[in-house]
Amino acid sequence: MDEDTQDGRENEARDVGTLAHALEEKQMQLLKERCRGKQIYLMVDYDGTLAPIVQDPSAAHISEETRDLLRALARFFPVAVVSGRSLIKLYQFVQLDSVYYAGSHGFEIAGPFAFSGAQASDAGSEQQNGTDRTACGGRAIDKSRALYYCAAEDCLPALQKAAALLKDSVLPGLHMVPELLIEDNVFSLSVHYRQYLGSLPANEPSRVPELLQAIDSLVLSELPKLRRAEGKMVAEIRPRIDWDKGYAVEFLLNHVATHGAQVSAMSARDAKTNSDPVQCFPLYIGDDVTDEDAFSYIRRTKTGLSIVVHDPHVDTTRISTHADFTLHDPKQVHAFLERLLYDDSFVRANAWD
Ligand SMILES: O=P(O)(O)OC[C@H]1O[C@H](O[C@H]2O[C@H](CO)[C@@H](O)[C@H](O)[C@H]2O)[C@H](O)[C@@H](O)[C@@H]1O
Repeated sequence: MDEDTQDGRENEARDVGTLAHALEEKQMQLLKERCRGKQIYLMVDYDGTLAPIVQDPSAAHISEETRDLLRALARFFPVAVVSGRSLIKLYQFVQLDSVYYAGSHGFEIAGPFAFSGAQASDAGSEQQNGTDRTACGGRAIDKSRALYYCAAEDCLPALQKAAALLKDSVLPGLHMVPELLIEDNVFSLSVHYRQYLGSLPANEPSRVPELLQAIDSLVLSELPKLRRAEGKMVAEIRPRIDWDKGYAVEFLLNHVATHGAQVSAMSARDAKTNSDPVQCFPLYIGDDVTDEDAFSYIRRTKTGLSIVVHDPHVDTTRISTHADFTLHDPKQVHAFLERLLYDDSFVRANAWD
């Protein structure tokens, strides 16, 4: 929280050794005061925030209860899921039509009901390696009806080349192929080393620095349009452009401010768009380094509040954050979302109708 606001005292009182205040009762009251009279725009990261961190990235599911909560919240507030996962994968994990999605760290954004309209064949499909990257389960994003934005379209060929180089040059050169995992997130590539580190004998030095070096020299040196970033036991290759989760948050807020937000009852047919100009209060929750861009945007613009999901007893590497408050794990996030839904003062103060 900014020091020059009336709530600046909160910042000064941060405990030594913690990054931001735990979100307890006092902070909940502060949140209520800050968002009163504004429209909450709930924005949540996926891995490590909604879904617990697991060894196998394809097994990071959310519970039915969390899905129900998001669905219910999306009837009152605009809700966005902002993730490093590709747009399609994110939709497949979350399985909700009524929320906004920002995939590949915000490089590809889709509005509510983006996937629920046209069939893949009607929608002018975009082929990537023989599959349509904007289609899911036979349905494609209908860009004429739903919000769709891509910030890095022209980087796609470079990303595809990077995927091939990783597979054909980097991994074979390192002789640890079985433990390393490449995840294609369309507008970013994730090279996971969690399983490799997990199976590394205690007395053996890590070869991760070698992996990073190989990515730089064998992939990125060939492809100036791309750069490398770090995540949780993952190296991420992504477009070298000024765009990140912070820009995605700004984009989503601007969209709602100018077009109104689509908030749904149950289906696209029943969804209503509030087209009145809206002053949104972004409430962003995330756990990863990439979420810091979103925290930082919110802090800089003084538009809302942000929450970092972090347990200082479990992760001692994070030493600072731009977030205002802390929750320790996805279970606490779930409890916080329940509170948002069931505490009348949030819902009544913020509901569209
Ligand atoms: O922005 P996010 O939704 O947090 O996505 C960031 C990356 O999350 C995933 O990787 C992380 O979670 C995995 C599953 O728990 C874990 O195995 C991995 O070690 C973590 O880094 C995802 O697989 C990546 O593609 C995302 O970029």
